Amino acid sequence: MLSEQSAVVTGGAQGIGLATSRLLLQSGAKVAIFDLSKDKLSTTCDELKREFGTDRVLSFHCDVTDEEQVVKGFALTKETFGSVDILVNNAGITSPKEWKKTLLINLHAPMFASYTAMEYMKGSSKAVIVNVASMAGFCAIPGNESYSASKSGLIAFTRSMAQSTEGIRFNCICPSYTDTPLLGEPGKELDSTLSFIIEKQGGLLKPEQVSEGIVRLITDASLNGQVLKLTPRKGFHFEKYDSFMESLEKL
Ligand SMILES: NC(=O)C1=CN([C@@H]2O[C@H](COP(=O)(O)OP(=O)(O)OC[C@H]3O[C@@H](n4cnc5c(N)ncnc54)[C@H](O)[C@@H]3O)[C@@H](O)[C@H]2O)C=CC1
Ligand SMILES: CC/C=C\CC(=O)/C=C/C=C\C=C\C=C\[C@@H](O)[C@@H](O)C/C=C\CCC(=O)O
Repeated sequence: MLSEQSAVVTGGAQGIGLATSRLLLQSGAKVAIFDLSKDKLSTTCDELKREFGTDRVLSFHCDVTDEEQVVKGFALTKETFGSVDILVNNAGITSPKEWKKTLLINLHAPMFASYTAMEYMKGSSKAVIVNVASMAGFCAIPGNESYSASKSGLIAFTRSMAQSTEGIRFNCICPSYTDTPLLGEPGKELDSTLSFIIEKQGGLLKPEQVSEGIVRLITDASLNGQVLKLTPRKGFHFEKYDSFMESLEKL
């Protein structure tokens, strides 16, 4: 389905990014993983190379907020795989006390990576960028304003770019709480507030469910500017928006 296509997945060493990288590889794509964690990146890429072949996996250690490194990563991906067709802006953190860092990683970095990718996607007939936002972009989390703001911002960025960019599709996915190390150290009991919240939302999503949505946003060429929500109770459902002109008429 995605053979001859090459993807960059940021934060692909674990969690949703790893599930997405694996599904892209299973779908025939070549995948470059950009990640900050040297150890996890190396373990994950070694495993994926064993599973899918050394020529289909590229490991790139970088901080997505470091613009010079990100440009190098895209250049290396193009040199290694011959093209850059797909970008999944997935790397993200939640850190209520570090609000500037949260905005840098969750919003500034996906914007910079998108603008950079667009340069490398020239000539690709299948170019698509998927941003991993969150239901937190809709349901503002009390006490975690930088995270919620970063994800609302990412949704708006995606929709805006989709309307103004010719030849590259932009979509985003908004999962609710998902079972990944972002929620806390694997194997350790979740804190009581988080457990309560997760019970309220109807349990945890699995990263593989999220990656299924991401790959759908990539492979369905009719989808552009779409915001795909995913929750345990409602499953996949698209947020419905008026066009910009329709919105103006309602102001
Ligand atoms: N787990 C959840 O409940 C949900 C997560 N999301 C979003 O999904 C995305 C992935 O999250 P998870 O897989 O849950 O997180 P995770 O913490 O399991 O994985 C994130 C990956 O990003 C990497 N990373 C973090 N900062 C980086 C940086 N500056 N440069 C490069 N790589 C960096 C980490 O090393 C890690 O491998 C994030 O954007 C998150 O906000 C959205 C909704 C729910
Ligand atoms: C509706 C939100 C949907 C998705 C959430 C999301 O994208 C990712 C969340 C990731 C991690 C959350 C970690 C929370 C850790 C704990 O500290 C919690 O106990 C904090 C919970 C709520 C904060 C409320 C408050 O501080 O008052």
